Amino acid sequence: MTILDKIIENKAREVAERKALVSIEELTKKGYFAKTTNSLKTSLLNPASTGIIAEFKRKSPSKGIINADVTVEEVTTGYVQAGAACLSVLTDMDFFGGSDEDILAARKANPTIPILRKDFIIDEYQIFEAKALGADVILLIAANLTPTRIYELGKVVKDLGMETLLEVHDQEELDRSLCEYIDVVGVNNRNLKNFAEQNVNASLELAEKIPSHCIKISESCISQPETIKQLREVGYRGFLIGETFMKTPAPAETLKSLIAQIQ
Ligand SMILES: O=C(O)c1ccccc1NCC(=O)[C@H](O)[C@H](O)COP(=O)(O)O
Repeated sequence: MTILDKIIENKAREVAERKALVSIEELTKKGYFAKTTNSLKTSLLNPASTGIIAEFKRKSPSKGIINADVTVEEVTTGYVQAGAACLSVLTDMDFFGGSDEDILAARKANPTIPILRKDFIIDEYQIFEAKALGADVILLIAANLTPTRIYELGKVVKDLGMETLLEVHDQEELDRSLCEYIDVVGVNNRNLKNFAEQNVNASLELAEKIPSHCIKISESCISQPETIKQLREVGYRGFLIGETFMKTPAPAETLKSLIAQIQ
């Protein structure tokens, strides 16, 4: 069983428990459900955008504890001031130490920036939850979803006025998963089966294979300004980065310094 299989098995249990507590009908009346979407696409298409999707991540299966000493408010407001194009907030508790409260706090502190709910989406219910929590963008991971599920979940995202980031690792996942409901395509450089990769070869290899009308982002294992420049040259407009920032005592300062080196 891979770590992704374990996360998904756990997630199915978690979602069933959540559904039993709060109905979809109730979710539609909660929190930020009526908020209009802050578009990731618009943010990334702005020629002045840094393209950095800055992630708040306390721990991960590949690295264990990354940072337990910072608050979501201080980090995310710092990311926005430094020039992030979007925030990514982990809401998975068991494997990443995140929570619903994290995304609510990030939204309250940063009303206008797009926010990605970073979680393992397997059920429509989680998309309604994400909307109520103030998220704008939903991640759909091709490695654990069939093409039919990506289509169905993508339609719910669109119907709720949000945007879908499709995550792929290789051409096979890309070819079987693209559909009309995908707004942004992300190539994850991290091999979720063995965590072996610490480079962006997957993004470089797939760059030409992603249809030119799709906005492309590169995810994970990015730390150097030269890497971002290289990815930009092959057409990537967005760069999802967590650990590089979060492993430092002042994540927003680390983002600020990176941005200064890519402009
Ligand atoms: O980060 C992990 O260890 C991980 C393990 C299993 C599934 C997903 C995982 N990460 C989720 C992510 O997509 C990353 O947090 C994100 O792309 C940022 O990556 P990084 O900059 O390398 O922290």
